[in-house]
Amino acid sequence: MPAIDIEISEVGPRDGLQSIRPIMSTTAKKDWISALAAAGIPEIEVGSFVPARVLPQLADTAELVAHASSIDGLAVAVLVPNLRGAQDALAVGPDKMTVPLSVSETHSLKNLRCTHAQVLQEVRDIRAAIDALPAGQRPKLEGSLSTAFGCTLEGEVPERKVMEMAEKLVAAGCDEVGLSDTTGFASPTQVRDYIRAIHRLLGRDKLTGVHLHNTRGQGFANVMAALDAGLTTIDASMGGIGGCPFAPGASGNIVTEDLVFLLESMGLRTGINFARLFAARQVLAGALPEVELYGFTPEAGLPKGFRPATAQ
Ligand SMILES: CC(C)(COP(=O)([O-])OP(=O)([O-])OC[C@H]1O[C@@H](n2cnc3c(N)ncnc32)[C@H](O)[C@@H]1OP(=O)([O-])[O-])[C@@H](O)C(=O)NCCC(=O)NCCSC(=O)C[C@@](C)(O)CC(=O)[O-]
Repeated sequence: MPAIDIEISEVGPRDGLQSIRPIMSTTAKKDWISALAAAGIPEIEVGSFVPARVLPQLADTAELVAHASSIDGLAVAVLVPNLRGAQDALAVGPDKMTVPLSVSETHSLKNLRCTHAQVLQEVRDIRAAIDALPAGQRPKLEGSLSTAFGCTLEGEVPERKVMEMAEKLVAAGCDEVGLSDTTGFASPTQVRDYIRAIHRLLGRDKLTGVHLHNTRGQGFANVMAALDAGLTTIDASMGGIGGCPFAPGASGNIVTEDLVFLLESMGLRTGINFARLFAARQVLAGALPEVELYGFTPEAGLPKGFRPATAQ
């Protein structure tokens, strides 16, 4: 495993595919996950444990966890909306489980059909289920603070509410919280200030990652703010696909390929090989020809003479 300065968590197989009508075959997903791992992506969120009637695109998540877990050195992440989903996940043993708690309660009700109090109870129950496992088999539990920077349903989301929910998620048993800009409202100042505030409130180890959408073109400015505030994990999606189907106006994540270029051009090692990353994009494009993939770097190519920080 090469040394890494910033860890990219690829969320395309979960966040990317949940918002797309065509269903990618399980075989194609496995090929894509293998290609992403071969490129050096250290963590992949491979799917969600939600009912197939809600998101049929992700119905094969258990099989994908098994496949991804067989890849040496790859951290396997999944989304779980509740205890029932977590129990299904624990049966196949991912390395990380993320529970989305939307700070906008209106969105929470639309997304999970749960109030804040209900989501927090699910988190407590999930914590107990994890702690019942032998040490060494316990996945990391993350609480994702969705709509932390604003919500298309509620509008402004007060900062004090974000802090309150961060505190409650950790008290309920999350190892970490993550900040998520579900509908692309965040500004770089807000990103930097919220990260610093959570670090002051809970400690730096309780927030290491951010999940950004590029809906209003602020995605990479917000990455810079997150790096400035000391975060070391950034979520991104290959081809920029993604968006929460239960948040009106939500659109794609920041593009993995452009994020790797940004970081590597600043001398920050991601451990990722560009040729293999572009090959993984071809696997995705080949499997979903009808889906538009975004990304400036794959279009323009690497600059002549470009020397990435990661040895290629
Ligand atoms: C939470 C529920 C399940 C509630 O859905 P519900 O219908 O209220 O569930 P329920 O508790 O009433 O149960 C109804 C039936 O579903 C079953 N059930 C209950 N839970 C599960 C489960 N996990 N897996 C499989 N089955 C399940 C349960 O056992 C029961 O079965 P029955 O007794 O009728 O046979 C539903 O609302 C749901 O799946 N929501 C998930 C929505 C989602 O995936 N949204 C996108 C992800 S969040 C996001 O994108 C934001 C994020 C994370 O990316 C960050 C960002 O960008 O900000």
